[in-house]
Amino acid sequence: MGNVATRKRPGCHHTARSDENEEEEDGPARKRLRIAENHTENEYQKLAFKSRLQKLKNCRPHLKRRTYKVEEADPRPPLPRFIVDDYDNYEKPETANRKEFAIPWFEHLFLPEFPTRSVINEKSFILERQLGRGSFGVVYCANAIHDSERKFAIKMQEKREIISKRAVLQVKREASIQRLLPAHPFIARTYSTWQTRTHLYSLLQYPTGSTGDLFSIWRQRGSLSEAAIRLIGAELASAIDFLHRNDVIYRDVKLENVVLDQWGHALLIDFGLAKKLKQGCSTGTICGTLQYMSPDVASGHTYSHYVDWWSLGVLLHILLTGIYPYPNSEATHHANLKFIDYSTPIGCSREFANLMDRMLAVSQTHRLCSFTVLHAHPFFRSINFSKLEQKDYTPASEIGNAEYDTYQQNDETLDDALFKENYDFDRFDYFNDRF
Ligand SMILES: Nc1ncnc2c1ncn2[C@@H]1O[C@H](COP(=O)(O)OP(=O)(O)OP(=O)(O)O)[C@@H](O)[C@H]1O
Repeated sequence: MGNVATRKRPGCHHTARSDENEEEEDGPARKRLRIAENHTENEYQKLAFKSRLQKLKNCRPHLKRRTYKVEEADPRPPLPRFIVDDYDNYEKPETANRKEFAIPWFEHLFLPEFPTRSVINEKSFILERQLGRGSFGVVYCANAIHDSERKFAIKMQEKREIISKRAVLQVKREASIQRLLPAHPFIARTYSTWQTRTHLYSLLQYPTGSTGDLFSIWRQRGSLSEAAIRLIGAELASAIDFLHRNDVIYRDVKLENVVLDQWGHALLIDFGLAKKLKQGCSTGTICGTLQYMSPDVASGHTYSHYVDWWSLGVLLHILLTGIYPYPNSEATHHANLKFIDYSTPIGCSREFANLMDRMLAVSQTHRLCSFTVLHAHPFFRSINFSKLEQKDYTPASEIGNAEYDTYQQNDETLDDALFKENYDFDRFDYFNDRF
């Protein structure tokens, strides 16, 4: 038999092989190929495979051809469907051409804002004490296991509660807004979020040596001095302006959502009602805390970022006088809110009185609706906002030096409604983009 050049066929994994063997093994296939010469390489392989299989069956008839799926034998653990931490695109996940894996729906529901596998998790901390309670769970002060000096706030929310209150979109939005926000000295940072089968976790900035939230401080100490209010008000104004410049409307400025550190610096927490809203755009959801709600929100018409300045006005008014500017203690629904019977605070400086008149004016034409105007207002004239953001001032030294005594601070004069919690979210449509 003469030498025949061996041609290695593409896709064939055999290495050195004698021509005879090849002839013998693929004989029938070659014959058929000769008949139909325009067969493709692929068909050639198929025929060769069939012929080999036939031969095998002849010697071992009990063998049957088995289908083999690569996916079945893949030993790697399944990956989440969306790219974890891809917060920019979370609203339009790219699923096309991606393998879908079975993730329990109660985990999938909170992806990607709350990843299921996270390097930082609840085992990395020792819970120290409870800081407060929210609608869906508890907030704890915690120490990092590997750095006992560092304290954090850990918000632990129950998935069951969130789902039953139809607030899935709300908590996801809160997490994504907070995580995407650049750092600001007066806004609590969210360092990480993750989930277990039953709970959602958020690792938050804890104000050093925290003295609690502004509501508790105000209840303990009564009215603050104008100097303290000026500093705290300026810090909050800086935080609100920062949010607006980053296309976020906050919608829940109130005493309970401000915590103070040991130097009295404010830290804005709880982004539960915040929403991404481009400057110049408006939204229409009626939400917030009744007593802090601006007439624009309560009216049911569309509104924009400026409603946060109204709520800040209410907060500053309470800090000084201990009462709400508009007596709405009986209101249980936004439709019952009345914006009448406002009177300018007495016994305070003219600047503060004027600031209140401007921030709490029902007519938008007279109302202070921007940071630029607030910044230039005589009440804040002495504040250098660059220094303020460097934390050059110390509000703590001013807290407790109240000189405002027109209103006697006792439990009876405290407006009952101050103890009423968040507004009933009956008109929220969490699964609708309107929120
Ligand atoms: N970063 C923090 N540092 C210190 N205390 C905090 C922090 N975050 C929350 N708290 C405390 O926990 C309480 C509840 O927190 P938070 O308001 O964020 O929870 P929530 O579930 O969003 O509540 P809500 O029902 O008001 O939406 C706060 O009033 C505050 O006292």
